[in-house]
Amino acid sequence: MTEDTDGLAPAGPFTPEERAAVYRAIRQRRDVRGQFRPDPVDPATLRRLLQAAHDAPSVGLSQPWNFILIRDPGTRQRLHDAFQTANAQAATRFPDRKALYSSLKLQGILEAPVNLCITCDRTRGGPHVLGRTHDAATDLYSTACAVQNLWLAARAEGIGVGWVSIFDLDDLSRILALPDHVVPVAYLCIGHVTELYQQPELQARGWADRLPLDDLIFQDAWGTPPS
Ligand SMILES: Cc1cc2c(cc1C)N(C[C@H](O)[C@H](O)[C@H](O)COP(=O)(O)O)c1[nH]c(=O)[nH]c(=O)c1N2
Repeated sequence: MTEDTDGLAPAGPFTPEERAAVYRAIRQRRDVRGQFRPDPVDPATLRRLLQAAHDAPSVGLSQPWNFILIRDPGTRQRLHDAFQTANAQAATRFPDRKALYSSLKLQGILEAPVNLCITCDRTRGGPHVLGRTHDAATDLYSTACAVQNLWLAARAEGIGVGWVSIFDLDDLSRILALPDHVVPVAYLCIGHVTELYQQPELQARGWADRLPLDDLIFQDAWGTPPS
């Protein structure tokens, strides 16, 4: 693709093959908990994943993210302990499905070769960020966009990603020494995988079903189906 002097480039569609690859990455991306292989992720590949995250859109181009790679085994163990405490609390919220909940593997903190926390600096860009004036949460949404970019790029690389949110956020912030103005958005376990579920694992295991898209589309106002 050639750029013109204004920095603009043609905006036509991708080739059919390129489009198919994009939709395939979206469709076949999975949350990975238990299938990580122990072999390391090549640093150049990891760098591409971080670049994909950094290429995400962000409110006012504020780029509020940081990427904390957790390599120290002691820190990993403390995070695993924090997960277990939080998970025991979470399990009590599903008394009717206790056995099923307990059978689910919901993290790969100790097995995954890469652990990555993507944070959001709530002060990035200063007190006034273009687009954030009326919705302070847009920095968090921006960071979630970075997570999804990384997740999709990882699928294309044959690398699995699992999002772990079963933490007391104070525990997570303390263990990672986050300053007060930085919040953890996503704790990710990352590594090579040989096989992936064809549908969400929670669906395969009977925890939840994917909702029909047509039930979610309204026209003009909440609750009105398209005519
Ligand atoms: C914000 C957020 C937080 C979490 C998740 C996802 C997201 C977006 N997911 C993964 C989640 O269960 C999964 O995405 C859905 O079940 C759909 O499956 P696929 O991602 O399509 O495989 C997730 N999975 C898990 O095993 N432990 C967890 O703590 C979390 N937390």
